[in-house]
Amino acid sequence: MTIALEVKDLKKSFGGVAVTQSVNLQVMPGERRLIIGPNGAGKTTLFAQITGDLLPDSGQVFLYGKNMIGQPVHNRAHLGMSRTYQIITLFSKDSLAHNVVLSLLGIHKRKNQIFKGLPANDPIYDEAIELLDSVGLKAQAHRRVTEISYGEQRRVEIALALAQKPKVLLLDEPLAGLSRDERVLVADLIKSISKETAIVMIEHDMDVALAFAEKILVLQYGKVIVDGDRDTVVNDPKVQEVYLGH
Ligand SMILES: Nc1ncnc2c1ncn2[C@@H]1O[C@H](COP(=O)(O)OP(=O)(O)OP(=O)(O)O)[C@@H](O)[C@H]1O
Repeated sequence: MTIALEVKDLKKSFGGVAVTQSVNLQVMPGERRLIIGPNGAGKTTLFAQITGDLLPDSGQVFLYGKNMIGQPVHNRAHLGMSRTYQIITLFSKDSLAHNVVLSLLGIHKRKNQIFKGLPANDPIYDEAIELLDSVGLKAQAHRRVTEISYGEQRRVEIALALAQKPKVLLLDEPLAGLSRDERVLVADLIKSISKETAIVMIEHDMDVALAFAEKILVLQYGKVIVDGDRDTVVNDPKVQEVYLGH
């Protein structure tokens, strides 16, 4: 089977400090993969190199066998790689529907229309409303981002990522800053995403994260210290020592 996402020997340093040290990762189609590690372990930096937000010093990233190095972020999105950010990145003064439309247009043949304006009855709005419905926000579609809760904003972000029909979706701490109730809603939403999409998630909420993941990669100081199934990782003495504090 073709590997959905493959990272080979990825390396990155900032000012002489190695924050990604020969990282290898293989994610199969439809897989649910978790990345954990203490603060500063290099999780977000790894994501940024996978999506093209940051150039690695060396190493390779493949999406369904196609080399991504040298491909800008928007090309990677076109080829099927979407991400959400640790800090929410929505157009806050726009409506939810408009945010989703922009994301849809980003992968659309008509993407130049972002600059030309769209008629209010354009069918792309129906598509946006459908996507908002899939994250439970249809009723809020015409409200501004600033008028909805933080948890709802997280759900809009997931709708934006899904608008790109990704083969691989990278979620950077999707539950961070959410209340207990919101966490349940967003975790359920993530669980409901179709298996046509492989998901790689960075998450600190261990209860949710362990329930979600089939395989877990543990990073420390930019190095992979364990990569395996839930039991292997939870029972690994290195993980217990450095991450779980046992
Ligand atoms: N642009 C940058 N310039 C210099 N150092 C950076 C830069 N980005 C990240 N770092 C450093 O790289 C290391 C890894 O950071 P990163 O944000 O990837 O860790 P993380 O595992 O995602 O942490 P957290 O769980 O706190 O989000 C940290 O020491 C951070 O200070």
